[in-house]
Amino acid sequence: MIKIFSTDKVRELDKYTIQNEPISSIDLVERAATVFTSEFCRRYSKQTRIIVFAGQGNNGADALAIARMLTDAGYRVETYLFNPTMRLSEDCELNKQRLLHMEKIEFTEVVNDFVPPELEERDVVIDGLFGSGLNRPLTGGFAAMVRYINQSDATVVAIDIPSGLFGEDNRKNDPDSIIHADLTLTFGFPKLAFLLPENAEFIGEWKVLDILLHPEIIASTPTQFTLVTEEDIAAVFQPRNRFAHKGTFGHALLIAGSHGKMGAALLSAKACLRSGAGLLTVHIPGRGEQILQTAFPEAMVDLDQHQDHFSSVSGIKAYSSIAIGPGLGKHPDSAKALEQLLQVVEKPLVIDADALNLVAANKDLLKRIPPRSILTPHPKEFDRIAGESSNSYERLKKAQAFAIDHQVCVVLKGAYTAICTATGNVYFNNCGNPGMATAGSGDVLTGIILALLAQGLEPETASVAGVFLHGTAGDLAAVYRSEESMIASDITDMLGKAFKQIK
Ligand SMILES: NC(=O)C1=CN([C@@H]2O[C@H](COP(=O)(O)OP(=O)(O)OC[C@H]3O[C@@H](n4cnc5c(N)ncnc54)[C@H](O)[C@@H]3O)[C@@H](O)[C@H]2O)[C@@H](O)CC1
Ligand SMILES: [K+]
Repeated sequence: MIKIFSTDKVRELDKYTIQNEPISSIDLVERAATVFTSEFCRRYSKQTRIIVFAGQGNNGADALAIARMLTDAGYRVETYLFNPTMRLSEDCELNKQRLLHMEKIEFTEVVNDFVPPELEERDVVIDGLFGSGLNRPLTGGFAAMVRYINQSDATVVAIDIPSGLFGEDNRKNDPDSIIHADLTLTFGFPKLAFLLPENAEFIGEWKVLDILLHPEIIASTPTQFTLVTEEDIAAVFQPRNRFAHKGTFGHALLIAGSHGKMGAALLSAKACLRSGAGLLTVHIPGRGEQILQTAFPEAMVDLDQHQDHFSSVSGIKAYSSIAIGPGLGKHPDSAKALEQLLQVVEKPLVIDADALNLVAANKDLLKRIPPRSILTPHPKEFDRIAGESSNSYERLKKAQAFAIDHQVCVVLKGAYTAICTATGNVYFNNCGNPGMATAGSGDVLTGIILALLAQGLEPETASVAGVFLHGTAGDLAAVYRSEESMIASDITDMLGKAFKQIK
């Protein structure tokens, strides 16, 4: 797991490292600038004209140190230090002196009026105006400078975080006063803001650079937010016992499909068996029998009394895990049948798609959802259940609170799907691609999670691992098919390779 700390926490980690490594603050800045410079040199040639904009704090200190190191490395660098209040942080002042001691530098300290340099498409701007010390949206001259940079065609590389962006909550921020970076090279840990879709235009590509903060304090400092890695998931999948039989891997029940939406049931069912469930029964409306039996002989079928939609289900105690929702439709009979199911079911359920919409239409059902059930909404479905949000930060906070209040697991789907658990933890998934934003992709995910639950994984683990498998298979499908051309069943087709890659 990669921990995601708030900017306040990172400041404490910096401080602890300075005191206990020990290392002086100026040397920590030097370390940060060194890793930034080496990453920068790998990406941009020495022919590039570089314009560094530094602010008055330690983000500016980094920028001045980077300007010095790039000059040393043979780059042509023009540096502008903005110092309107004539007050620099200690490290910034020291780095200014170090830079001034160099030969052949182009350095301008801006106190009052300022004629900005012409910026061209082939230039690279290094943004070191503000970092994690930002405490209010940018205004005045700084905002004007940000707009000037944004209007140019130059490539922008941000130090630590694009200037003007807060690490977490940007609800009250002014989007016009935030740097639009092409690349953000951040120190130590990803920031929560990087994972939220509304910030993508500011952050561009991002990469974490290790500045060797103290390992003990990193390990002992708690955080609710983490980024899942392949190693975490590899540890989840144990080798199968040689004497295993199909009963060992559970019997899953999928309640899905309605007239015109049988495909969803098929997609989900196939993903479930491809993810290792021992047995799968699909409960579908009568009319779907032939379609399912023909297309997918490995699954067993339990027919609903109704020809076209879900109206009742019985015998649920026999199953190790149950999912409901893909292609279910919203017929009033189905709403009643869902209510009845919730009255009798004791195990955690996977609730997806139309089943979520039925819950949204009758919020009393929320109280009946068994503890540790898994809800897999996309943002719109979540809004229907929990109310509108002004941006995805607000939605994430709501999902986190919702998971705690209702003691469920919310899998909030998106580019970085967030798995919010009943204990308040949020696990972000970092794989997958935009090609997966295609019809039926969610049905596949539901099938995967259902299978992992059937095999005995805890709901939280099944959710985290299921989302990772889905993303990994999606990435493999995109390599084979392209993001444009891939369809949901391609994701299922790649599940085998995804398992192999992870294990
Ligand atoms: N030793 C350390 O603490 C390290 C810090 N590092 C760098 O230092 C940065 C944080 O430095 P600082 O805490 O000095 O903060 P910044 O450099 O982000 O900001 C400087 C100061 O600007 C002022 N300010 C905030 N918002 C403003 C606004 N809207 N308009 C005008 N002024 C405003 C504040 O007084 C703030 O302290 C990180 O982002 C990172 O780049 C890295 O070098 C790693 C080590
Ligand atoms: K910055």
